[in-house]
Amino acid sequence: MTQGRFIAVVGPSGVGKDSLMDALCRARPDLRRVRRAITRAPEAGGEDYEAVSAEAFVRRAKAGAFVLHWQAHGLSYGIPAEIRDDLDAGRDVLANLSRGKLEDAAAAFARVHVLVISADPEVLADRLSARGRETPEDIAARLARTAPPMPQGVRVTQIDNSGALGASVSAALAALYPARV
Ligand SMILES: Nc1ncnc2c1ncn2[C@@H]1O[C@H](COP(=O)(O)OP(=O)(O)O)[C@@H](O)[C@H]1O
Ligand SMILES: O=P(O)(O)OC[C@H]1O[C@H](OP(=O)(O)OP(=O)(O)O)[C@H](O)[C@@H]1O
Repeated sequence: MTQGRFIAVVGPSGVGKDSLMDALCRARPDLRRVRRAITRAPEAGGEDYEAVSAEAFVRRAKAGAFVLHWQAHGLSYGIPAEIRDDLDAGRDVLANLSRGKLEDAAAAFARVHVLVISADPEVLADRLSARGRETPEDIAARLARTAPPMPQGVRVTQIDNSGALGASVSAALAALYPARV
């Protein structure tokens, strides 16, 4: 059985990762979207995540419950180890990942495809303000984050999401599912 692909969606805050992932899952119901564990209040909105306390997160991380985990924006994020079952069964898995964890993802999974999402800086700032989840200080800190270089051995597709989301979705689908001739 060929392993499923670990499809990592990365890029700065507000660039449209979750919007793109929503659309990809609608277009491809066979994709497994990772439900992350996050130490964020349950009512914060946005993606469907499992809200966990900081104490529970540490306990679970120590017990090996996460295949990848990291900290950003004062929060902890974890990807449940159960996704290995999907990958082993040949199913593709879609995850919103920190750019800083790509190296670990490349080491952890046999097949990794990275969708690197970008947008013009002023577009990013406008989208984050309109989303309304973060304070202006939080937004500035998110936009100041930088990314380490891309690891070797992973497939990479760059997508500029400054324009219409539909165009980005089409580009992602074309890269992930090239038409057979
Ligand atoms: N191509 C796009 N055009 C216009 N608005 C977009 C586009 N992509 C995303 N957005 C909006 O920008 C905001 C941030 O998008 P989101 O998907 O939450 O980004 P991320 O997950 O990368 O932080 C949301 O309000 C979303 O509706
Ligand atoms: O190391 P970085 O590549 O900067 O990424 C840091 C974190 O930011 C995003 O989180 P989250 O989904 O909470 O934020 P966002 O919706 O604002 O992107 C991303 O999914 C990572 O968890």
